[in-house]
Amino acid sequence: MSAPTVRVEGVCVAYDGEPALHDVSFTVHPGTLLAVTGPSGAGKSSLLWAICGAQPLAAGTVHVGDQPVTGHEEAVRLGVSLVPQGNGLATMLSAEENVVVPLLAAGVPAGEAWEQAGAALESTGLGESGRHLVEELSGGQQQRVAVARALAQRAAVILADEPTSDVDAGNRERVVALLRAEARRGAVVIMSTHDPEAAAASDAELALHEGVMTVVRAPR
Ligand SMILES: Nc1ncnc2c1ncn2[C@@H]1O[C@H](COP(=O)(O)OP(=O)(O)OP(=O)(O)O)[C@@H](O)[C@H]1O
Repeated sequence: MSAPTVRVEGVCVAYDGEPALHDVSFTVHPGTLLAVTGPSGAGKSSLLWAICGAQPLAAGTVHVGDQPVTGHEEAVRLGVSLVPQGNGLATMLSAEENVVVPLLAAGVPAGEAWEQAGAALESTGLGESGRHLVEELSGGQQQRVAVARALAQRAAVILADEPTSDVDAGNRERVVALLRAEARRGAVVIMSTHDPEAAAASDAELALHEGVMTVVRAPR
């Protein structure tokens, strides 16, 4: 698979005129797991939402390959998948239904979609829990279902917003290893995190502080 490069150039985000991101620029090539770190309120979620076209920009541009991201639908069409903070799952559906629905919506044939969903849940250690309703799962298990949903989509660009905040130590390593594996298969993976170990396991690190970005380890 050949995923596109993600280019963020001069991105500013503001809420009611209050700046949350100031002139953020970086480029991430396929095959890279990039960590975005910084304290609570630093702008990490705002950056991921801006990249996936779900947050209007006050200034700047985001390109996936040579295509500008003009909105969320366009970002999805370009292969961008977001694992939102708080997981964004449908609690009244089972874990496997949550994973399979976006695949069916994307036109993957049913047999293949269920197979991909099962394999993705298995890889996150939730093979036994596929039939459980999401509301019956723990917060950490729900977070892993959200990761499985992104993995199953085999997205070109995966944006994971604090994907290990609720999971225990063993599963934290598993989730980071899975995201690394996605990068190794050629995806661009951008993960926001408070976890120094997850950041250390990444190929590159950018830090945000009050919306201003500094390069800790530059993406290659
Ligand atoms: N919908 C919103 N309306 C108004 N202000 C917002 C909104 N979303 C975020 N903000 C503000 O923008 C700033 C950055 O928030 P953001 O959620 O991007 O930070 P974060 O680094 O992801 O924080 P956390 O680690 O707590 O998730 C904060 O000051 C926050 O209060």
